[in-house]
Amino acid sequence: MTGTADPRAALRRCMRDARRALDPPSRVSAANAVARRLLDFPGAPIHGRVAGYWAMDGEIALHAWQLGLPPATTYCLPVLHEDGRLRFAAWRPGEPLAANRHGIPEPDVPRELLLDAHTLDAAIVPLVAFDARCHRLGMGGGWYDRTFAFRAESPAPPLLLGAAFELQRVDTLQAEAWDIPLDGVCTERATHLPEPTRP
Ligand SMILES: Nc1nc2c(c(=O)[nH]1)N(C=O)[C@@H](CNc1ccc(C(=O)N[C@@H](CCC(=O)O)C(=O)O)cc1)CN2
Ligand SMILES: Nc1ncnc2c1ncn2[C@@H]1O[C@H](COP(=O)(O)OP(=O)(O)OP(=O)(O)O)[C@@H](O)[C@H]1O
Repeated sequence: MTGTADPRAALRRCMRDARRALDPPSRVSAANAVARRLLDFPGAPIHGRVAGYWAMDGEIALHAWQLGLPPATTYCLPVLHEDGRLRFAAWRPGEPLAANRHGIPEPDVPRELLLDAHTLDAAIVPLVAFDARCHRLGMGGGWYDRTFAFRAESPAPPLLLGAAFELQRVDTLQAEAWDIPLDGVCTERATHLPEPTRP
């Protein structure tokens, strides 16, 4: 459902506005703190493939995390795919990019270099809001839920970690059947682990 009557749409608007309104110095120091927390997260891979995202719309930036990654990891970016599930592609600064339909840069690679989500060791997941159980509200396309639906029945890898500003936290998001909870959410203030559901 979309439109003003949808509480998820209202929360999306409100959080996207709040996130865009943050001043640049707070943004930079928050991004550095989040990078440290993501790198220190228990079980964070020291080799293998790790997916980030190209920050847009006030999202917390991942450059500091990318620069701090262990040398044996391969940094990847998401690529929209026609089956509705994200693929991923290795990317290093300077390599070619092409804007997707939302204007977000993606690695400009031949199809045969696109990687399935199952081959990742960890993914940093962008989000608009998150709650105490580490459920997330995203941009509304369902991309991350469809892509990592297999994590509903199987443990990490890939480890799924949210990156956000603390102001994006809410007590409880209305859970949807398809929501895949994150293994943790790092903000400038804390590393949030999922709280067990109360009866
Ligand atoms: N940085 C980043 N990359 C990402 C995501 C994300 O949330 N953040 N996605 C997470 O799923 C996927 C892309 N999904 C998206 C869904 C909607 C819109 C969006 O901006 N919609 C506009 C209106 C339409 C448009 O301009 O295309 C809007 O809502 O204002 C962007 C990305 C994959 N890559
Ligand atoms: N596993 C799935 N299988 C089929 N459809 C799904 C699945 N997950 C999500 N969807 C569809 O995606 C739509 C959008 O979901 P939702 O509003 O939770 O997106 P989101 O998590 O906010 O977006 P995004 O992950 O792109 O940032 C839902 O209406 C649902 O129909």
